[in-house]
Amino acid sequence: MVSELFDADSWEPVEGFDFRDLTYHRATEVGALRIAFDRPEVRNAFRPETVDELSTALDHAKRQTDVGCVFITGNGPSPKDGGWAFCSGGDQRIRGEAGYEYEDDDLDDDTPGPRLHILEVQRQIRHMPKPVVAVVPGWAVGGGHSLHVVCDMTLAGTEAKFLQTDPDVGSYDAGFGSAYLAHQIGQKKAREVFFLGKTYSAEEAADMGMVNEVVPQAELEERALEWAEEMLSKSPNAMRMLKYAFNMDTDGLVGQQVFAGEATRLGYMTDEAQEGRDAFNQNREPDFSEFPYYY
Ligand SMILES: CC(C)(COP(=O)(O)OP(=O)(O)OC[C@H]1O[C@@H](n2cnc3c(N)ncnc32)[C@H](O)[C@@H]1OP(=O)(O)O)[C@@H](O)C(=O)NCCC(=O)NCCSC(=O)CCC(=O)c1ccccc1C(=O)O
Repeated sequence: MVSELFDADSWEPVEGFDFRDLTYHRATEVGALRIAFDRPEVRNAFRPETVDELSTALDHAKRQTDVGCVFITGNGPSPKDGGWAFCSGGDQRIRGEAGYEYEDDDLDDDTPGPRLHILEVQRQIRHMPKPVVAVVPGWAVGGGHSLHVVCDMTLAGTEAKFLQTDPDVGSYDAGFGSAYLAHQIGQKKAREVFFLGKTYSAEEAADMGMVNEVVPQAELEERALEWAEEMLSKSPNAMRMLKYAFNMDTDGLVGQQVFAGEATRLGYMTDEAQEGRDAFNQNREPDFSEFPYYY
């Protein structure tokens, strides 16, 4: 069993991956991918190997031109106590002096030192050219909370709980996890999330503006697929440009660069831009006279 909330008829495994800490599936009826943390016994905490796998899956997801949305979720429940989690952040048991450490038995000359590369994954989510949805069945805590914050939308089951423990364990996501959260729920509330470390129910998180919708726990993944169908019915170019437009003001010049790159791609697709290319390749002056100055 992948997860108690997982409908095996709606998904098939993505071939070519042998993940240890994740499961990775493609929907059978709609162009959606499901990436799930698969360490329910530790509330889906991530270790460096988990983050490597997540990064690999997200990179693959980005390249699937027939896929219009990506879900990140957590499998469950815990076989130990029945608890549910989206993700409880960095695995504190293998945290070293300068980051999270690979298991000893993985160590060889090529094994990098301690990592904090969940932040690279956050950027992958941010730059994914299609919506990434956090599908939250339980705890979203610490770096797991930050992951749901950086996702484009959050769908929560009634058992979802949201909590920031970063300062309890001497960590601080001073980027998207905090500053971008403040864009979502306002400065006072975002500071409360970190400074008071309260636990918020799914409904409270929705009222605060960091969860889009709360659904009965048993319907969580079914509802996610309904979202996928809705999103896949829309124009891929429009969805991508809108995502990057939403990102742009909070991503600064990098946001402008990403949006501009996509604008350039659309420009390249025009006869006008192709006339410029053809003229160069044919060693002649370009003739743009037939192309209007749109207003
Ligand atoms: C998640 C809890 C609130 C759940 O509480 P509860 O339901 O009562 O269950 P427990 O009995 O506590 O837990 C069950 C079981 O799981 C183990 N466990 C849970 N979380 C972790 C974890 N993060 N690491 C390791 N193990 C975990 C727990 O020990 C139990 O094990 P048993 O053997 O069964 O006893 C609660 O568990 C909790 O508060 N967990 C800790 C949450 C936490 O503090 N997470 C780390 C925050 S810091 C972080 O994530 C940094 C991430 C990062 O890399 C980063 C780096 C640089 C900048 C930014 C970031 C960033 O934040 O992204």
